[in-house]
Amino acid sequence: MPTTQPEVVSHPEIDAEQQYVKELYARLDAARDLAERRLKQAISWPAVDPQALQERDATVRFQTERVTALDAAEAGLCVGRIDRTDDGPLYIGRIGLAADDAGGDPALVDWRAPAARPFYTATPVHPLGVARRRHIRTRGRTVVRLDDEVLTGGVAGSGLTGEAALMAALDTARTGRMTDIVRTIQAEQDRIIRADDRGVLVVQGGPGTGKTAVALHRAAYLLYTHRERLARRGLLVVGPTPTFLRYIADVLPSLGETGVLLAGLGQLRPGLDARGTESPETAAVKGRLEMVEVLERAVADRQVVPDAPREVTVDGFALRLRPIDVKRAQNAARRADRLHNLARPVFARRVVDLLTRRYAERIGLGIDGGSDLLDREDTAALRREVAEEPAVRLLVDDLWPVLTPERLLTDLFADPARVAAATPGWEDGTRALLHRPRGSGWTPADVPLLEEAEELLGFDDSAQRARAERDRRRRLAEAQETLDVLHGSRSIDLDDEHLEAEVLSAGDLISAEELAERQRALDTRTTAERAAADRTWTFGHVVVDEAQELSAMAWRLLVRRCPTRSMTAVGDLAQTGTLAGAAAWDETLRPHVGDAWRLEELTVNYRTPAEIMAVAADVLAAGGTGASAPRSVRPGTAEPWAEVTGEDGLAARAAGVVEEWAAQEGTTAVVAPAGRVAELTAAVAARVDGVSSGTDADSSQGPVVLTPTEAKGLEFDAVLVVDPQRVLDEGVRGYNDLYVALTRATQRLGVLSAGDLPAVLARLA
Ligand SMILES: Nc1ncnc2c1ncn2[C@@H]1O[C@H](COP(=O)(O)OP(=O)(O)OP(=O)(O)O)[C@@H](O)[C@H]1O
Repeated sequence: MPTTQPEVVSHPEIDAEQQYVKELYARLDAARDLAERRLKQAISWPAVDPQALQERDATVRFQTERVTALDAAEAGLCVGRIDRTDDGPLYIGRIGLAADDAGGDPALVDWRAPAARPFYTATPVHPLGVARRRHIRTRGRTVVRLDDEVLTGGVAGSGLTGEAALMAALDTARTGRMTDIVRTIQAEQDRIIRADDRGVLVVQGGPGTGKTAVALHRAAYLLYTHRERLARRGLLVVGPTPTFLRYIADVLPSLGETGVLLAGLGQLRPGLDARGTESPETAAVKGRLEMVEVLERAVADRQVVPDAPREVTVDGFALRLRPIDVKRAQNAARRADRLHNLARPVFARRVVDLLTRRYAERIGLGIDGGSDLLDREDTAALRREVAEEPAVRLLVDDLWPVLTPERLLTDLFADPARVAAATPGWEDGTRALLHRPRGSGWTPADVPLLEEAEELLGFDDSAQRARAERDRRRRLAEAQETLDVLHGSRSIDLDDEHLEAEVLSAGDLISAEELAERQRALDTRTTAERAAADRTWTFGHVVVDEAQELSAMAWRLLVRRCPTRSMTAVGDLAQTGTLAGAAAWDETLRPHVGDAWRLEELTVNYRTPAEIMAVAADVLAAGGTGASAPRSVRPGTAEPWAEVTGEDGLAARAAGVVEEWAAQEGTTAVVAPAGRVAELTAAVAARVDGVSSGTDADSSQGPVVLTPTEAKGLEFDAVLVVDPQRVLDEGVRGYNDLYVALTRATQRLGVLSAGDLPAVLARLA
């Protein structure tokens, strides 16, 4: 797909700016050279002890990040300047660069620094000491365009910051990957980006108001402002689908930030990528907060008291365990630990003790009291015999099994009786929604349940710890051996005893412990990588995109991963597609964070042209959410249209339209009800290359065919909505789905209808 290269637009000061920008790039090159040199130096540092090793590792990591950030600043290094009424000009850019005169202004101010703020927020009415704002556009290292705004007139303008630069950015054809907006952040967005990071900040805004862009720039801002804390604790960005995460994946790296973990809900359990599908109703039930109690009961249900005595045979003797014995052992275990797996050893010990006593009685000996007293050794031997008897192990496992979250949930969902026991008071129809055969794949809605189950079960890591200790001892033994060999191979020709004492051997310089410690592979993973692998990791800040889709259980999981509740949640209640999702922010958030949340709103739509937004606004009004459509910032260049094709001609016509659009610049999407995706994908693929659909859809490669759910958060230059009536009928919130579908377009919108056009689209008739 071709992309337009901006032409050089003449301006009297373009040469002067070119000279300044050239100097900035020279500084950037110098900074990069220095960072690379330091990195190389750090890599070759001799690390003589564990501490030096750790310091080296930290320096390597720091300098690597520095080189990455400097590399990322290359494209569009300088974004503009402000001319201050009582001072010289200040240049704003992707990173800060110092000037030669350390006492004066920097050569370039990082866009996130407080000094850069007026560049985004000064207006003719509130000029904030700025006489003129200039947007500088570059291609490579060449300045191609300057857009000036004089702010001294005091006359309110359009309310937009750098309107010309903004419009140029919005009219640019899309590539299928989201780009940063550092050059053209608007004042209402800037306020949110720089907002205090305490508590949950909810950003409500209609489609195209820049919620995703703002959320990502806020992440970059917070990393800049609270670098140390966030570098240590990490920052998590949660998005709705893998396609969406791919779409936004380049933004933070382009801002020089690579340490952020991006994850879908289905990926929030380390080691699991849950992509299974299920009915919206099932997902909704799994998302209810009541599931916490359901899981608690499901766990308690696995701690079994049998109705009748159970017998095990040890060495030919039948030993009896009565229900009351089990009950007592159970009570002792529950008192010892709240968590199922951690309490289990207590239960097992009690059972084994009891059976040992019975065993001793059976063979005619008493353990505690009685005439035929066993000594401690005998008792221990009997106990071992009982404990190691497979039948005893099976019995314990039956009465109090070791459970993984996966086992708990699989067993629960596969067994209607277990579901019934865990859901007292539920209707059978609701219970049936949870039933699922063994071996079905995990879905995103299962992830919060698995994580909750893990909280209830606890993880018995004694085996893991034992393994770690064995490893440590092995390393120690190997290190000792190495030192012994070195010691043994010292020169034996030294006659002079005195001289021999002067020669230091390896063992004199380093102990076996130190050597062993040195051999331990250092953890060189980034914070994001470590966080991704550790389910107990708590983040310094969490950004949630399309937050309206999250269920109560998903919020519970996220709040657990961010106990400080420093979160940014961006979303639109008018786009909620799931049954479990939000209808009101207060109702959704209060159970998890109480009052510790606040609301900000975005009101201007930067994506969808006014003509298309007018069509979408009718659908929004009909949907009855009460939300108002955001105001479009620009008029369109093409009128939206609709066509009634009849059932037979639908797919062929869709393919024809896409073929025509695909020949033009920019990205193309077909948005259709789920039942039509396969047919449409095949029809379009027969005419155009690079077509993709579903979770692997990638509009940077060619046209995509998506459901409204899959299209959420994405945008395309041209959008063809197919069969709007079915979108309305099939979605659990059909109007919201159609609203989402229509608002994905940045330039062109077409609608193909099999039957009559839905009344709500009358504007297109
Ligand atoms: N200040 C800006 N300058 C340039 N482009 C912007 C600006 N704000 C938003 N945009 C662009 O507008 C488009 C829509 O932004 P974004 O996807 O963040 O909106 P959204 O509110 O998340 O939409 P949705 O609710 O549909 O997911 C993107 O292409 C984004 O880059």
